Amino acid sequence: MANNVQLTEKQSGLELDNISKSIGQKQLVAPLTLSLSAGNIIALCGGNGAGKSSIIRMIAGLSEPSTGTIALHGKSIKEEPESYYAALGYMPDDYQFTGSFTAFESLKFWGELKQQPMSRVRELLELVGLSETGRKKVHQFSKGMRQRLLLAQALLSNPSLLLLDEPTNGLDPYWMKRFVSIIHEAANQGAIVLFSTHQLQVAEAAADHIVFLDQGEIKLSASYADIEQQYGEQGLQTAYEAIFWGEEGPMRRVR
Ligand SMILES: Nc1ncnc2c1ncn2[C@@H]1O[C@H](COP(=O)(O)OP(=O)(O)OP(=O)(O)O)[C@@H](O)[C@H]1O
Repeated sequence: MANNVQLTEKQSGLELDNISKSIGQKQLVAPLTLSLSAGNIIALCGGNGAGKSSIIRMIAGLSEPSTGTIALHGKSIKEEPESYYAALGYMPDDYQFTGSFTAFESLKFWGELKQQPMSRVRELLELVGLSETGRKKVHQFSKGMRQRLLLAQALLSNPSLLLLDEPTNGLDPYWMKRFVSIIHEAANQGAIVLFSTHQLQVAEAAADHIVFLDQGEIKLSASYADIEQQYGEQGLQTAYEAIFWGEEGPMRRVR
């Protein structure tokens, strides 16, 4: 299947045109064309090393594509980086908290960088359930608490593109469900949301479009409704098993 996802007519939104990533002889991401507009929620799924983070890091501007271009609302990441980054909210999957800050101090720091009022900082701490953590330092937080703080950070400036790398890693069932409502709310307000996950139930509950990746190539790209129609009630799990655990699937290759 060609690495080509077009959810809507070309219009203002996120436009990835033929982006790929190679390091030396190794191709991390095959040429990918993707067009998303306001309100779309897309989940990238795939096994370890499938290329999810590599794609997200290119869109976040942390890794330069080997080919192709990236633009958000017509602003190219290369030519108009300031406008591009101003519209972006990014949650990395491997953020190392340093220093000795509380949740409030961390979010206040990021809020100042993004020129956000204190009211926004407090509102987001409340949204992710961290407003009562007081003097507790972030390095003493559980994984799930750190994830919630990073999500709040990504939401600070009401971004029109929300890029989340493994956002529900470490979240308990309550916060997993809250995560789904939080990103639905962001999409309802006009954000494009693109996230990666290993948790198929989160992809199913949160996304309106699912992409399965293997070795940087799209193996399946469809709405959840279409996947369910093709693969039945356990649509996503069945599709995943058929594609990744089938005779030729990557899970077999690893074994
Ligand atoms: N800096 C790098 N140099 C060389 N290869 C890299 C580099 N970063 C990632 N890779 C390789 O690129 C491939 C895709 O990695 P990536 O982190 O994008 O996968 P992923 O789908 O996010 O995996 P996971 O689910 O394990 O987080 C892997 O084979 C990985 O080893």
